Amino acid sequence: MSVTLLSSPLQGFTDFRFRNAFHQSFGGIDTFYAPYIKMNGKMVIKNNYQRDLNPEHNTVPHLIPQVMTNDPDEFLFVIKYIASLGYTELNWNLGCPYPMVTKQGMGSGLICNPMKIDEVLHKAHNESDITISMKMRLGYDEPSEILNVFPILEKYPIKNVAIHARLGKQLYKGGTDLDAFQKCVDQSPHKLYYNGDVTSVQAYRDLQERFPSIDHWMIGRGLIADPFLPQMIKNNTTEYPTNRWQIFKDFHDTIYKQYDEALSGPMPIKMKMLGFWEYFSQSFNDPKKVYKAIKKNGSPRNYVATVNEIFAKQR
Ligand SMILES: Cc1cc2nc3c(=O)[nH]c(=O)nc-3n(C[C@H](O)[C@H](O)[C@H](O)COP(=O)(O)O)c2cc1C
Repeated sequence: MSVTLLSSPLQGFTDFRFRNAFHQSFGGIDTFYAPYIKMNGKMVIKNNYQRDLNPEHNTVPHLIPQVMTNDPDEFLFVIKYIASLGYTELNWNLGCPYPMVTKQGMGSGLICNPMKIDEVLHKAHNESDITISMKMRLGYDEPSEILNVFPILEKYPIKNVAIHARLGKQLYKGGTDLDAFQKCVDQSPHKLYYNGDVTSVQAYRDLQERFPSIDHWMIGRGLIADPFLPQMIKNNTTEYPTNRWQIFKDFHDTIYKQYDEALSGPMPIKMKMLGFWEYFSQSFNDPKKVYKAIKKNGSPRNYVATVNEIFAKQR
């Protein structure tokens, strides 16, 4: 079976600079999702979202924008905006677990409200011809929540439903609920994509064996922690390329240079790269030691020297 791999969006990580460099250095991803657009009550698309979605900034073969809202007018506003840029699909985020989002009835806090979901989808389908796809958790409190949404989704030509097999209340803690995902497979007539903890080739193989009908897999954190993962899944191998560390370092240097140019002052670039190293460090022999070495760096010059040393030790 041919498999399609999708880069699951991570706000603060998988922007256009990351996506372009990732595609260039590692490949293996068929479709990238941009992190969500959130409007905060104003009909304005903020500059950083505009920059991220600008087709001139994006060199990946397939990019899908995402929105997080529970407001039919905002949803339509974003549809018109992304359509004006030439995009034909909008992904709807019903997965975000953070209380400041869910308490407003957005992200995974919207899954328990099928009527609101219906309202948004009704307006979007009535007033535009954009393709809509969903990204959901199983629910906020209970895995049965998503099952109550399926009959609503059936009313619309939803392209697919990507499911992160956790509850909103779990945040990112605890395991995925594969039995609940199986219930979704059994009960949804929609095309389902699997998402959650695909962190190794073996994890992927186990999931593929358990869910043989799934042929679209979304990878989020695993792809930052081990950027070779998608191409290794595609090539059905657990072998890394012989020049693994050179490729990884070139990728690191590419994004570091771009973020360093884009962010002003030493603190923002330090925090940006530290965020990446929380994941990157997992590819190295002693992740804690690697992360600590990066964290204790004061100046950009020290940072570069430490990174060079970390990679040199791997060769
Ligand atoms: C820091 C961070 C930011 C995220 N941002 C988004 C986002 O913008 N849109 C979205 O749909 N999911 C977002 N997610 C969720 C991931 O896309 C993904 O669904 C989740 O991490 C589970 O998949 P994984 O185990 O492969 O990482 C984010 C997750 C993290 C940890």
